[in-house]
Amino acid sequence: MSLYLQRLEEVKSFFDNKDTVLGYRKLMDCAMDTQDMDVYKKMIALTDWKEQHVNNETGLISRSMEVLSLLQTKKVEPASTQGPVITASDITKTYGRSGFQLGPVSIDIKKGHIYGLVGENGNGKTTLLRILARELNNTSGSLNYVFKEDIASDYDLRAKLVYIPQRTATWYGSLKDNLKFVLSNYGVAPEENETRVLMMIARLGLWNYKQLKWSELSSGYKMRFELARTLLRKPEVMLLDEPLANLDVLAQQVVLEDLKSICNSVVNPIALILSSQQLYEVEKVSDKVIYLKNGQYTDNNASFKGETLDQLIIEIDSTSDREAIKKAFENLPIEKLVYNGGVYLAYFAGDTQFYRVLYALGAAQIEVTYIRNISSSTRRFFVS
Ligand SMILES: Nc1ncnc2c1ncn2[C@@H]1O[C@H](COP(=O)(O)OP(=O)(O)OP(=O)(O)O)[C@@H](O)[C@H]1O
Repeated sequence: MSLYLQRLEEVKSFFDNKDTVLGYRKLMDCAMDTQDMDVYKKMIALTDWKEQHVNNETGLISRSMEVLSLLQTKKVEPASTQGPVITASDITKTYGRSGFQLGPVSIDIKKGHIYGLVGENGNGKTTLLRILARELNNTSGSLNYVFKEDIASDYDLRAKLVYIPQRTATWYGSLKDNLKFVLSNYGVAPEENETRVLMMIARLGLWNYKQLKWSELSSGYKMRFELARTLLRKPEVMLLDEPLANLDVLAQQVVLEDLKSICNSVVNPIALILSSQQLYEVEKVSDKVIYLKNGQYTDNNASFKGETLDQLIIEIDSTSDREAIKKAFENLPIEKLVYNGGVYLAYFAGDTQFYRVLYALGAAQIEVTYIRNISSSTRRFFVS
């Protein structure tokens, strides 16, 4: 079965399970993959209907199924995601004034993949993003880009390789007019322009905001607008600096899921690199996590600061005291129990199973408010 047909099956299963919100977003992704303006128009009309009948889930499901049947008649050829779009080899950057040094960083960036760039403040995340985006020159090392088509001008490059900074510029006029302006710059005819823009507005959850101005949008919606503007130009690489910074926890998850889904497009897969302080949320969606500390880079799968990878590391928030927790673990191969001010970190020999830790805590009736296995999370670098 083709990748596109698999995606349609997934959409059906979301609707079958009444997971309508997510199903609808995935339906829009499949519709966008057709690049067919008639399909777009059907999806736009359905979105308009949906916004006017917010409580009619049954009606939405049956109408979505009609669009799904139409999508099943379309043929969508997958784009190749073989080979990296960026190859960075031993990239370094030294700032004369502050003396900060980044790297060396070597990494292959592939389309359809999400890369989470994490690290404490001032560790070089923005610097690395700007180097990869060709906004800043590296001091040494090499960068190689392989785009779908040859890049003729700097304007072309800026469409394919997009960097969205933390703070974006003010714009004037309505959200929709600003998006239409993007496509008119590419000479897209008025009717198609309107259709493509409305489809993008629908996909990014901006339907009820399309007539609003910059000053009338919250920071989260400004970010969504920037994403819409960028996506209309069919980028191959998107570099986002702290896109989650102004979003509440729920909105962070929605934006990340949307980004993941959009970047996994069958016809236009995108390589996405995003920096964030929201470690847990980013790790959940990333294919690879890049952790920077004092400009030094480590792959999450590699060991760091001499740690051994064959350890079970558990983060525990508990109101019980250290002696009680220690006693609970007396029959387990615990190596150390550290209190870092907020939480306990328990390090066990690598062959210890997490369920045994849970069992020991339960048997000793330890009060646990939070527990997480961080053995393979970059969280272990932050808390230690
Ligand atoms: N133009 C510059 N000249 C000199 N030093 C700089 C310059 N830009 C950044 N730095 C220094 O480089 C280091 C890394 O900065 P960078 O902004 O890349 O970090 P970051 O991880 O993105 O930080 P944050 O999470 O706070 O945004 C910092 O110590 C900063 O002071």
